[in-house]
Amino acid sequence: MRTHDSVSILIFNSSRQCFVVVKQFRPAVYMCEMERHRPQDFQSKDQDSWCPLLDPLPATEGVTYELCAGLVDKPELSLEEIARNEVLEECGYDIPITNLKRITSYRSGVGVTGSRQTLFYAEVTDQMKTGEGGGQPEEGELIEVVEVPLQDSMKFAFDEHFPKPMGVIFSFMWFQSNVALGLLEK
Ligand SMILES: Nc1nc(=O)c2ncn([C@@H]3O[C@H](COP(=O)(O)OP(=O)(O)O[C@H]4O[C@H](CO)[C@@H](O)[C@H](O)[C@H]4O)[C@@H](O)[C@H]3O)c2[nH]1
Ligand SMILES: [Mg+2]
Repeated sequence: MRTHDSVSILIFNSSRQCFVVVKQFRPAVYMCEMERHRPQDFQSKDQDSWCPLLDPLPATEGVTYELCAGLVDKPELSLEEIARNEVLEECGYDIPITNLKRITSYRSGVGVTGSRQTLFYAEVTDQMKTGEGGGQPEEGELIEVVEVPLQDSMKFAFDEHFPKPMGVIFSFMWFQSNVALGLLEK
């Protein structure tokens, strides 16, 4: 499969000492959960009338906690500009480009897709909050902004009851070893 590259942003609100992440419904995650809970419904998949959603699980089964992120689908914009727009659209913070620190990039998948994701760090304050975020409903996005207190963040990262992609865990750990120690020294 060919997919776009992407950017993701670890957002830390220094006014409230919390990470800002997004909660989103992901159809692929939902369908994996459907098959896990109702394997019998997926056995007749060769039939024309196959419909796995006759006895659906609640939509919350497909909701994950994620970093703010976006596809690199505008060739005229830099990765930083795309990241800045995503932070505003999804989380409601208007940040200057200079607030974005590039952490690293990696392959967001290696089995089915091979696209690259570039991870940024952005420290924000309450004063930078100009909107509610929430993404673009007209493009099918339904995003809830969630704050994870710094003091609970490692517990959150490894709590399997909160489904999440690995970028959340990696970036929270990156913060612990690169930023949190500095905060304590202030
Ligand atoms: N958000 C996020 N956090 C991670 O920690 C995280 N870790 C990996 N990824 C991967 O990054 C890619 C890009 O992320 P998004 O799906 O958030 O990209 P957007 O441009 O915001 O939105 C697009 O997808 C939406 C939903 O499908 C549509 O509604 C939009 O129309 C459409 O533009 C995806 O491949 C996702 O697998 C994360 N993505
Ligand atoms: Mg997104």
